Amino acid sequence: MTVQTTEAASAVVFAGVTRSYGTVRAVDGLDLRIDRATSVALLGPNGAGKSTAIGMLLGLLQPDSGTVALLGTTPEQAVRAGRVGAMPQSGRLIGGVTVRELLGFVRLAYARKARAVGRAAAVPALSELMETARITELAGRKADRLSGGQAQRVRFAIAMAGAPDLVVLDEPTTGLDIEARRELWAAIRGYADGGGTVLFSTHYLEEVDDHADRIVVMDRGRVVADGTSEGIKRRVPGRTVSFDLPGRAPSLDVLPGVLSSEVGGGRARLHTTDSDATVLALAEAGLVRNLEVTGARLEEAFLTLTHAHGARAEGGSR
Ligand SMILES: Nc1ncnc2c1ncn2[C@@H]1O[C@H](COP(=O)(O)OP(=O)(O)OP(=O)(O)O)[C@@H](O)[C@H]1O
Repeated sequence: MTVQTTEAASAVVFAGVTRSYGTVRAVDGLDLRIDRATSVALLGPNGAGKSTAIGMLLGLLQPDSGTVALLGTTPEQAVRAGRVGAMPQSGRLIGGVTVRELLGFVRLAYARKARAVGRAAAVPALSELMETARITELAGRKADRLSGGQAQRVRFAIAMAGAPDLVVLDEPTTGLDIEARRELWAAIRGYADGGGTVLFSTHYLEEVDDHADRIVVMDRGRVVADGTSEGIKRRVPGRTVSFDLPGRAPSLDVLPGVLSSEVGGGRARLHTTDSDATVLALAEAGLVRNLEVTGARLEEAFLTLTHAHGARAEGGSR
């Protein structure tokens, strides 16, 4: 594959990439460029083509047409040189060895690779690696006897072992409790803040708000939205007006601008296309206690932009 010089500045470039499985077109003319030192969330409903795109990015799958460039070279070369760290969604950690032994082994393998391509100096010391992944206190523990969150941080350390320029994290926090998610994100942020490039997928949209500089939403093999969280939310028309509603609910759906309403826990939430008119009518009715007007949440934007309407969206409320 010929890689253009302009592509060298980008971490990832998909150009007109298509990949089918039989008659299913999983990725359909994907064009996507990701700059270095950014943190990008890849979202999409089930079957949108995210895993297929990531598979091509990591050189595990070949496109039927189009090109994929990774760190200015081919995916295969970038991966072979240890410049990409990938964290699979699951997979058991090897048993019978300590975390230190496991990481030491992985680091050594990466150091050999790195020496072969003249970047041995980049490979971090074992202690530094464990510190980055926040697992120093786990060094002496058996790798197969860790909690889900601890094991995930060890997997992150494995992904970091070759001092990658890019890490690809496929649903890194699925199944972890809030504390474990926070710890893992602190580790990921440490890497990103040091100039690393992160591409991640997730089921938790609040993580996207907190940790992504940019969001790419895929649907049916294509990019359907691309921008900041704020920008994507703005694409969804309408606002939510909420206020305290003690007692019986009056008919809120007939208020000007209101598309739908829900009442629960002593509070009413109105989805409206004209928040000014709705608020005015509420004021006339004396319903303004703790009144708040907010834009669409990322989840609503996601549902509107993809074909996941009605179905449970990735990024639902689990
Ligand atoms: N090995 C395969 N054989 C046949 N079809 C496949 C294969 N892998 C994926 N597909 C199909 O390709 C499409 C895209 O799947 P892909 O796994 O890339 O989507 P995804 O966005 O990662 O979905 P999910 O969020 O469910 O993991 C889907 O229609 C899927 O059924």
